[in-house]
Amino acid sequence: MTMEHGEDCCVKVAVHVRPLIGDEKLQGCKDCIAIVPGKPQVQIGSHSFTFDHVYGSTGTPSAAMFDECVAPLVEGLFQGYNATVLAYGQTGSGKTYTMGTACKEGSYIGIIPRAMAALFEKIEGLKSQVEFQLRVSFIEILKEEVRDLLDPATAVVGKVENGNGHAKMSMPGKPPVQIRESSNGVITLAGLTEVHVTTQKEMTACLEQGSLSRATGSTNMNNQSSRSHAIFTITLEQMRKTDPIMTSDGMAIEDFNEDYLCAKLHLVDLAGSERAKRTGSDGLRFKEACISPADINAEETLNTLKYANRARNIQNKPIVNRNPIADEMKRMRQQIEYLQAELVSARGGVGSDDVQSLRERISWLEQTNEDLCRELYDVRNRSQVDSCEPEMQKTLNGFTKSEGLKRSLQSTDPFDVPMTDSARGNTKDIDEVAKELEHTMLQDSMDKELNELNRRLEQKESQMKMYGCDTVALKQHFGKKLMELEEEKRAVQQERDRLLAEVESLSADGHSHKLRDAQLQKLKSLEAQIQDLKKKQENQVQLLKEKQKSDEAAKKLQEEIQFIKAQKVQLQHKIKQEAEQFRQWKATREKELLQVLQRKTEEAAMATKRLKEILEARKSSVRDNSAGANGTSPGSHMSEKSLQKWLDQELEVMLHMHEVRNEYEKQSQLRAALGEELAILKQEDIMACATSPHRGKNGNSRTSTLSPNARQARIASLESMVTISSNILVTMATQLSEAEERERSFSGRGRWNQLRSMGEAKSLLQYIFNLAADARCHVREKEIEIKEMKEQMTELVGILRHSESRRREVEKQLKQREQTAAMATTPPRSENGSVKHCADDPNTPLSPVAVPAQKQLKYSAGIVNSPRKGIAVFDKDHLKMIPIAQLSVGKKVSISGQSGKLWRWKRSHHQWLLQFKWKWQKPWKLSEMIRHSDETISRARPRPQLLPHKPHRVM
Ligand SMILES: Nc1ncnc2c1ncn2[C@@H]1O[C@H](COP(=O)(O)OP(=O)(O)OP(=O)(O)O)[C@@H](O)[C@H]1O
Repeated sequence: MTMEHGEDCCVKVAVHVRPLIGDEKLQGCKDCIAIVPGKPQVQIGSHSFTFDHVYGSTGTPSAAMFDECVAPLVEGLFQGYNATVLAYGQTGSGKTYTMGTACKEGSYIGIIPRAMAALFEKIEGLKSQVEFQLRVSFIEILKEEVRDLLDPATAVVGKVENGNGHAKMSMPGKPPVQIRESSNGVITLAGLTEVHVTTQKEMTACLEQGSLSRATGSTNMNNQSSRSHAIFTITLEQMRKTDPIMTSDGMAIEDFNEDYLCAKLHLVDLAGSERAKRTGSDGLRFKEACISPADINAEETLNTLKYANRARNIQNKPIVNRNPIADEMKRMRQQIEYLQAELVSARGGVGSDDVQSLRERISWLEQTNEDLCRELYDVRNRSQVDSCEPEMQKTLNGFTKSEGLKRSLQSTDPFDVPMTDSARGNTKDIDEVAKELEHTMLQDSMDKELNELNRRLEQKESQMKMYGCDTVALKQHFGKKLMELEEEKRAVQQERDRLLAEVESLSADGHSHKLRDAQLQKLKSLEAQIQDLKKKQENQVQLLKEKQKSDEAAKKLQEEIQFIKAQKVQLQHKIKQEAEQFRQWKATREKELLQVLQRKTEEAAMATKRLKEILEARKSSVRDNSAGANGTSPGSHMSEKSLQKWLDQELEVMLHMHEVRNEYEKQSQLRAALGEELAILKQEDIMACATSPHRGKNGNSRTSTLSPNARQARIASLESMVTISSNILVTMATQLSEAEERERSFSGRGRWNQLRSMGEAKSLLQYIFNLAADARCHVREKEIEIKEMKEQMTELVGILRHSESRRREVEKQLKQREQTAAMATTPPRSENGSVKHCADDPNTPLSPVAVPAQKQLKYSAGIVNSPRKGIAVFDKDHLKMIPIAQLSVGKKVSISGQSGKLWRWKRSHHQWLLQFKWKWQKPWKLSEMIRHSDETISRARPRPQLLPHKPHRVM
């Protein structure tokens, strides 16, 4: 950028839109910046801004930024023009990245390193004609202090980071750099280190050294956030040799042939603009406004763009920085030249007196010049004091000023647990927690059951193996064996019968006698053989019987195995069914949750619309007023009523702003939670695709509660929610920014321009006083209400605790009684002879028949929603506890209308309620608990002013 001396020029503004970065992508952020093709125009929501340049995103590539914006400034240095490049934007928007302040070896080459390269390249080309001197300084402005980042002491000691990310230097003897203002308004930094450099390498080393000493910390948006403003200043001094001036006697005047220029390039990397809202940094030459394209940063981005847009209107008057002495020298040099010319012409006809006086004047000028040269020499050799230019001074003033007021309209409702928490799972609804717990427990117990079945099956099957041989073959074998034995027996018996017949036919002579004996002997052995065979046969029959028995046992075992297998199949089916039901339930819940989120978004949209409408209405009413004032009745006074109406409307704007600000905060959280869940689901999806889901021993996947289809569906609905949320965030940011802009225009006394007389002011003041008094009284009432409710809550918690311990006690007693009853042969008789068991007595607290079975646990607005007598609610108007049953229908309706708050209360106490849910599973216990609580409440808070008691059936 070349500037002519004295010519006014505006601050040039370039916008650098960085791409979405890792974290933002993870959160599913959307790009909410649009760039008009071919134009340096940025659009966000309904706003459109035009700058000098727009880089990144779909604008000109970032690589061109240096060439177009900064290279001309470097060029200007050689002509003696100072320049400042300033990176402005919210934390994490890319200021440090763009400037290259935290320059590291091999990192993206930012503006500073590029400026250095360009500078040295130019010096290289000129060094034969010009003498250059280069100095650099690097300061950091942290809060109100200026720290010297190139101070050798600093470099040695290093930085100590404290808890909130701010670094403090431990330099015992070294005071921080002092900011001084000279009488002519020039700011100087006393004691600042300026390092003389001769090469690019030396300059880069200075940048690196200073960057290391810079205070950084982490913010939500940036892990390595610069917590301070950093200013890297390059001072370029040039000494040009000009043609020597010759004296009248032909001698060259040495000191008159030098032209001295000194220029500075300030490269500023500001801390996040959300901490330095008003830098007052006018008088700048160049400004880079870094912005994040992410929808979650829409509001800051919009503010940055607005601020940058205003900066374009700042006018500068660039001047060439010659040393004043050098300037004077130049002026004198011109004068000498002029005088010499005069002299020459005088010699041709001017009188000797004139010549003499001119000679005197020349010698006087020469003398003065000599003195000035000496002074210049001294000044040049003073190296430790740095002077900053007026433009720099303004910047510094702006930076060191304390931050402006933060958003004053933020409020927190202690009861208002944001919906997003539920999305994060921090404060899930009690039913959801209970249901999930139930599901987990059920699945675990079924798993255990299945494992037990598996174990039994294994056992039975190994038993079965023992019967494992072929029973039919065995049977055949036994049958065959038996037949063989029978056959053998029959043959032996036939042999025996034949022998018997032979024995009987033999005569009784001596020879026959011998034969008969032999036959008889043989017969005997045959008999023994027959007996033996019979025994064997019996054994075989016995074995066969045993075999039949074992066959029966095996059959039974087989049946058992079949039964276990059937049970296992059934259980697996049940597990699957339960898991499926749970998935469906969860999907429904998620859908409901999405609907709630959608409703929240719609609410936010409504609030924004209201704000928009009221802002527009205010705009047109201002126009009407001014038209009225300029029209028929100039200066006409507003009536008291219309003034009050005007004030009410102004307050209404504030209220809507407050509402939108609240909704904006909630929506941002919601958006973050949605993004977070989306990221998790996407991650799960990737993992599920990469590896088959982990299946348990029983074939059930436990890695995720969502089936792939359900996950896909949820991802799709989350994505659409993110888009909706993203759009509404941008719209809200737009409206908020507009409303804040309007507020800014009213800062100071602007708002009260409507008032024309003291009378009007007084009347309005009275009205304001009344409003303030009413508001205070209301606040006091609310405080009392809160106090009373807190007391009631403490009391109820006490009652519940007491009931709880009593329940345990009664359960214990019941157990003991059951044991005694089981041991006794006959049940104990009462005096009138009837059998009386405590559990059958409807008057005993634990009787299962005392309460009808339909008494199920239900939650609704309030502690317990039973329509029973004595269930107390808080009467909002009178701050009393009144039994629900005693309220009129209208009252009941109005109480149910308060469900929101109590619901939130319930949510915030879900852990506590959860315990009770499990204990309330048995209806009679619930009934007992309710009755006990009711009695205690009525005992604890006797209220004569309660509504007339109506008789109630105890349920
Ligand atoms: N043009 C870009 N391209 C890619 N990544 C970028 C770009 N600009 C910034 N980033 C990345 O964004 C993150 C934040 O950038 P940077 O530290 O420069 O922000 P900053 O505005 O200086 O923040 P702070 O005010 O908190 O110091 C860094 O991780 C950085 O690498």
